[in-house]
Amino acid sequence: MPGTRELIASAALGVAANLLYAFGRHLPPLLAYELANGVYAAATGAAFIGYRLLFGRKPCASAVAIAVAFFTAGIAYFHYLVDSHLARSALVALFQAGVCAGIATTLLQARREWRKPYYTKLFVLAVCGLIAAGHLARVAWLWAAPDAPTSLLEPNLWSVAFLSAFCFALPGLVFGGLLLVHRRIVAMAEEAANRDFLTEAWSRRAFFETSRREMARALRTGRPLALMLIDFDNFKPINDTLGHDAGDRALVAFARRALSALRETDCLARMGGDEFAVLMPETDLKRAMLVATRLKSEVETTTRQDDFLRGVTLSIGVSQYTANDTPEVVLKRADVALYKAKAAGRNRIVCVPVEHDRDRLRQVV
Ligand SMILES: Nc1nc2c(ncn2[C@@H]2O[C@H](COP(=O)(O)OP(=O)(O)OP(=O)(O)O)[C@@H](O)[C@H]2O)c(=O)[nH]1
Repeated sequence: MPGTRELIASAALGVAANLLYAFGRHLPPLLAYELANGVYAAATGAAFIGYRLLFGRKPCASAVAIAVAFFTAGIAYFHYLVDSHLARSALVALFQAGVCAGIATTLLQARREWRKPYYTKLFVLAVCGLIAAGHLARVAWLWAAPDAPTSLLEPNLWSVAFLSAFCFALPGLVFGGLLLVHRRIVAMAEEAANRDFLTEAWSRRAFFETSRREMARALRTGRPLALMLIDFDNFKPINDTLGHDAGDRALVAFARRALSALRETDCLARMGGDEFAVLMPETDLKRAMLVATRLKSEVETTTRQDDFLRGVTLSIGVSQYTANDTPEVVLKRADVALYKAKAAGRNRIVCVPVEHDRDRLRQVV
């Protein structure tokens, strides 16, 4: 997953910087100040790059490297040339607030890509806000109390509060990023389980899930819901004469054409082999027959692009949901219609009227 490496690098750099801070009193000032601050700045910079990559944005790695170099040089300047603890703290605050603003902007720009639940993104935005506010508050405190202790390791309430907050800052950013990575991986796994890998139509599993949802909606709203079951005629000879690969391409071409011919709310699923189902919300039987006729003629009209569909004909069974049907019953009804289409010589559309042998079908499935 893009960005994961950078987020882990950010955590590792954060640990290194904290070790330098912790042992600062026993280290030469160059390591305790410049290196420690530079490494910590690189850590938050890496987190920023991680977030950019995670949301498919340009990583801006050179800009981050230049900013870290300038920041470290600034720390050295306010250490060796003009010794000002307040200026160093202000520089740290500006850098950290800038990085947090960058991460927050990246997240907000990618708002359209947000998937529910939103709590991970809100958590990251909150962490960014707290880090920026914490650093700026510390500068304000140093400004207001010039004789305040310069080291956060001094035992007083403010130092403990700031130190604790800063200790959670970077882990918070990295944790938020890894939560986002985790959600992406779960979403990808869901997508893989719900999509047919060859045609990218929905899978059989997703079809039943969608059917249950749509049937509950149809029952609640009283709106019609139709289903068609589509099967290629004599698909086996395509495989046998042109090869399995040509068969695969015909299936892919069919799914592409069907998806462009159907409404966005229709659910095209591959039920197995050369059989597809289309669930059509807010569609009655009459309208479903029209859709089936249009889809059939569009698929069977050869274009150069979809040469693999040359000579293909389809048999289609159409059925409709009636109150309290299960997906299995509606599917079985469409299957009966499809069987009739095949038995009548293929290359045709057959519908089974509503209320047709529902009780018998219930016993079958
Ligand atoms: N290329 C390819 N072929 C597949 C795939 N899945 C199933 N098939 C083949 O699809 C064919 C399905 O044949 P059937 O539906 O039983 O019969 P048919 O030849 O289409 O004849 P009718 O349906 O009776 O018109 C079989 O030969 C399967 O091997 C696939 O993913 N790719």
